[in-house]
Order: sequence, then structure tokens, then C-alpha cells
Amino acid sequence: IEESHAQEYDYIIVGGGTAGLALATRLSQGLKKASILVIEAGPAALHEDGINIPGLKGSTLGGKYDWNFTTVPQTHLNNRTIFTPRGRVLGGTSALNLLTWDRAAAAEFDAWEAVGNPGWNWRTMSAAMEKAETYVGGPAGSGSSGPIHAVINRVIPLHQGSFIPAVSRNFPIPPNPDSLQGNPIGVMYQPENINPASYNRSYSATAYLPLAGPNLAVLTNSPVTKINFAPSNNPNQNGKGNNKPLLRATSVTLTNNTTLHATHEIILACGALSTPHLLELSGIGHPPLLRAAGISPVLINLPGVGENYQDHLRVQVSYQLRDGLGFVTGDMLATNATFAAEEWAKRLRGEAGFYDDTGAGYVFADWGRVVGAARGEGLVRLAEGLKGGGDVGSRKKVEMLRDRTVPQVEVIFSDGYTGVKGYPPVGSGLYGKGFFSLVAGLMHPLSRGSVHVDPRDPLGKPVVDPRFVDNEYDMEGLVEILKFCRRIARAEPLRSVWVAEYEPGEELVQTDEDWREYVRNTTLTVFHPMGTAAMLPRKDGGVVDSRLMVYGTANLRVVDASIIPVQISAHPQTAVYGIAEKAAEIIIAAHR
Ligand SMILES: Cc1cc2nc3c(=O)[nH]c(=O)nc-3n(C[C@H](O)[C@H](O)[C@H](O)COP(=O)(O)OP(=O)(O)OC[C@H]3O[C@@H](n4cnc5c(N)ncnc54)[C@H](O)[C@@H]3O)c2cc1C
Repeated sequence: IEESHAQEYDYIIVGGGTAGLALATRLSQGLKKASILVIEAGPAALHEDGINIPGLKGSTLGGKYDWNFTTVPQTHLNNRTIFTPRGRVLGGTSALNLLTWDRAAAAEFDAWEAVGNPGWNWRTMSAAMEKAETYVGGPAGSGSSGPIHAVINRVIPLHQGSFIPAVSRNFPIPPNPDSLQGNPIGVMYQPENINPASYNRSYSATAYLPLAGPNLAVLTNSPVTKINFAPSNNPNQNGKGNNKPLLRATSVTLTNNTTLHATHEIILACGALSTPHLLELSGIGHPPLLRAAGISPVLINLPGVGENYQDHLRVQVSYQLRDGLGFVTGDMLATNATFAAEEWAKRLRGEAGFYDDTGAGYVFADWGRVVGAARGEGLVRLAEGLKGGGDVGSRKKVEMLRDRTVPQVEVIFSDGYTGVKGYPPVGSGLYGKGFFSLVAGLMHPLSRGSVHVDPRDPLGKPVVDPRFVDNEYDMEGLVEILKFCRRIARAEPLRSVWVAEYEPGEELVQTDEDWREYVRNTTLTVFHPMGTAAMLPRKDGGVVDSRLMVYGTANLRVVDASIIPVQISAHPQTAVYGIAEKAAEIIIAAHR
């Protein structure tokens, strides 16, 4: 990384996160004569154990590498506020995430094309995602030469061995070891973005950036507060049907008032919460919101900025492991100093141990496989009644509820305790005991939220309102998912590994109404916000066109999770890297 002090570059990328660093690296390789600058708000932390060591995943959340965003009180979740972490460090959220490396169903990417984005489909996106990946030991057809390394974890806790058979023997959900090829339905281990050579996290800052050429400069610790524009005379297809001249992005302003100029393009890669915020601060968005925040002039009237917020909803149950069967869990790194020291010594010797543990088995299933055909049909009809005639993205989602190749439910076997009420406190009888959790997600909730500039403090944190569970489909879906988790836990051979349901507790939650209250009290996010600067036709609330160009501008693009037009069922990082790879192709082609 070279700290840069030049004032002018051909391309400026704002946000050195997951997509930003992947894009910057590819532009530097493909446009060798161009000068490229990445500006990142946070520091570089390439040697931080909490980032690099897989078994310490999660330890950096809420800390100095996190933006620490929080939602406003969620009306339908008993007014709870929901913690919404995002990476504020070189590598962005790829430095903090929980390492799942999976892919959505082919139909979900084809839906992007169907809502008005020619060339964005499974064929092109799977090729782009494979460009990002080297899946070591993966099935034929996996990416084999990309920067990010992924591997099935070499440490699978003993008790976890009962998860896949419990699902595949008791439910119509088959083992699917080849789930990255467009059909994720099944039960499986997933690869994780770990480099097997070092057993460190493989992420954009350590995997992509070292491949960049000398034409790439990186500026860290430098939040951008504004994009500046000049009128453009360039007749651009972007302007068809819109008589206003296109604006040309010329420079960015940092918090210390430095201005850095771009001769060709400025690209926003600040992620699904900060990209819309920066657009609004720059005068692009819904005029009444901008005026309320004192932002003037309003340069481009784009009501879709910050709207269309979609996320996966998360619920969970936890079980206490049976004593005397030799089970070891990642929890013990925190509760048993001797064990932690032994495992640390293994890590230092390069041997497998619990500092590698990411303990994750997965189920991806459609409603029919989870609740049976009749109840599944009931849920689909409920969704159709609510949103079947809604906006283009919601219509697509509802349509996909009938597609048996598209997951609507995910269940993660999570080693250790990862619930809401907390690990048993020191001194309690359960302290030191082992647990496992079933963390489950609703993949296509109908709730849509927003993220907008705070009128009381425009440069402070944006106002995040995902409007979680604001409709009956999301509520009934989550209740069914929780009941499904309990059925999985009670299925052999998994039933034999635990002695008690620790959370919520079998005696405490029994009826549907009990589960509904549990949903209101414990629903969280899976941390996958997307869609807040959606790639959609402008008339449908789009912010960028299918070249990722912001409507009304000649040279401002968005390349990150914000552009996802229809929510996907997978953990998003593979798609985000794919978006960056595809964006690089588009930008390089436009340059020539
Ligand atoms: C706790 C957690 C766990 C997750 N687990 C997984 C998982 O296991 N698997 C998976 O696939 N996905 C996971 N995700 C989601 C996934 O990591 C994100 O969807 C993805 O990394 C988003 O990439 P991005 O490029 O859109 O944004 P980011 O990677 O967040 O990049 C945005 C960058 O822009 C910078 N930035 C923001 N504003 C400014 C500004 N004004 N000036 C300069 N820089 C700025 C930020 O600091 C950041 O570095 C998880 C997310 C979280 C939070």
C-alpha cells in the first residue's frame, strides 16, 4: 500500500472494501496506463489477529474496525434496535464477515436480467464469481485461479457430524456437496474464504490488493464527504428521454476538506449503507429528504436512493451438549484458559485446531421441503396476496417462491452458543458447558426498508430503518422456520448429542403465539443489507443502469452490494466480488 498525495487520478474509487479493492485491482491490471486511487475511511489492519484467524471471527464486531450502525427502533420487533455492523477498515466488511462462501440459485441471478438489466444473469455472474475464486478441493467447475481462496474447514467439531444425517434422513432434503453451481438446495458443509496455506481469512485486502500494479494508490483513514460535479456536454445514452444535461463527477472532498480530482470516472463502493448516504450528501436523492437535511442544491432527483433496503432475517435456537461424549466446542476458547492455550500452541505450530473453527453446516430449502406442500402453498398465497402486484422487485421475489430450486429458508449449524439471551454467566451451573445453535434465515422476506441521511446530523451516521417483519408473510415464515429448527434438533442422530434446549426452552415456547413473541423479541439481521442503490430502470426506482452508471450522470458508477436489484438467498460476498469483476470488464471496455 502506498499512501498517496497526488491531487489528480484517472479513476477514483471511494470505499476500499469488498468490491472496492477487487475492482481497483482489476482496473489496475486491465488499464495499465491509467492512474487509480482507492480512498478508504478506515485503516489498514493486515496483521490483525481478530481479522485473520478464522476461529476469532466475530471478535472485531462492535470494535474499532466497525462503523457500528444501528437501526431505528423496529416497530414490529417490540421496538428493539438491531445492531448492523459494517467494516470500516481496508477490506471493508470482507475483513469482518463470518466467512461463508456460497452462491444463490441460478434463477435468482436470471431475475436480475428479467427486471431490466441485459447481460446480468446466472451465466455472466457465475463466470464473474468464479474469476474471484480458487476453491481448493472444490468440485469440477469451481473457480480455480481467482484471488480469494476458499476451502471446506479442516476442523469439523465432533457433534457437528450428526447434523447432515439428521437432516437428510428425516426431511426431503438431500446432501448437496456441489451447491455453488446454481442449485444450492440441500444440506452440506460450505467452503469458507480461508487460505489453506496459512489458514488465515482470505479477503479483498490480502487476496486482491497484492495483485495490483504500481498504477494503484490507496489512501486510508480518509472518509469522503462529498462528490463534486460539473455540467457535462457529453451526449450519453443515459440521458435518453431525460432532457437535463448529464452531470460529470469531477472530484471528491475528504473530511479535512482536501479535494482530489478524477479525469475519467468516480466509482462509489461504500457498501449498502454508506453509498446511498454519500449520494445524498452529494445532492442525489429524493428532494424532500435532501432539503430536510439542508443539502442544496438538489442535483439529481432520484427517489430510489436509499430505498429498496432488503436483508435476510435471522432467528436462532440453542442446545446444551451432553456431557461425557468428548464434545469440544469453540466456546471453550473463551471459558477454558488451558484449552485456549493448547489450541493457540497448535495454531503457532501450523496444526489444525479450534482457532481454525468456523463450525458451519448448512440447509438451503424451499418451503415445500420445510413445511410440506400444503402449508408451503399457503405461505406462497399469503405472499402473493400481499405483494404479488407490487413493485417489480417484490413481484419477482414472490414469483420465485414457487421455484423449487430457489431457497426460501437457510439453517446454519453454528458451533457453540450464538443466541440472544447470552452464554451462561460465570458462576452459573451451565458456565463452561458446550452448546450448539441452529441459526436460521428467511431468504426473501417481503419487508423493505430504507437508509437515509439524518436530517439532524447529515455527516453523522445515516438513519437505518429496515422495517423488519412489517408483514404477516415474514412473521409466519419465521415461526415456521423456528419450528423447523426444533424438528431438526429433535431428529436423530442430532437428538442424542444434547440434553436440553437452552434457548428459547421447550417449556417456555410451545404455541404459535409463543413463537410469534419469540420472533418479536429475538429476530436479528444476518448482516446482508443490499439493494439501496438498485440497478433497475429509472421508472422502477432504479439508481444505476445496467452499466452501473448513476442516472443523470456521465461518469459516476456504483459497484457494491447496493446495486443488487432483487435479493438473493446466498450470503452476498461471492455476488459482491462477482459484481466487482463484471464492473471491471464494463469499465475497461468503456475506456478502450
Ligand atoms: C457480521 C457480518 C457477517 C457477514 N458474514 C458473511 C458471510 O459469512 N458470508 C458472506 O458472503 N457475506 C457475509 N456478510 C456480508 C458481506 O460481507 C457483505 O455483503 C459484503 O462484504 C459487502 O461488500 P461491499 O463492497 O458492498 O461493502 P463493504 O465491504 O462494506 O465496503 C465498503 C467500504 O467503503 C468504506 N467507506 C464507507 N463510506 C466511506 C466514505 N464515506 N469514504 C471512504 N470510505 C468509505 C468502508 O469503510 C468499507 O471499507 C457479513 C456481513 C457482516 C457485517
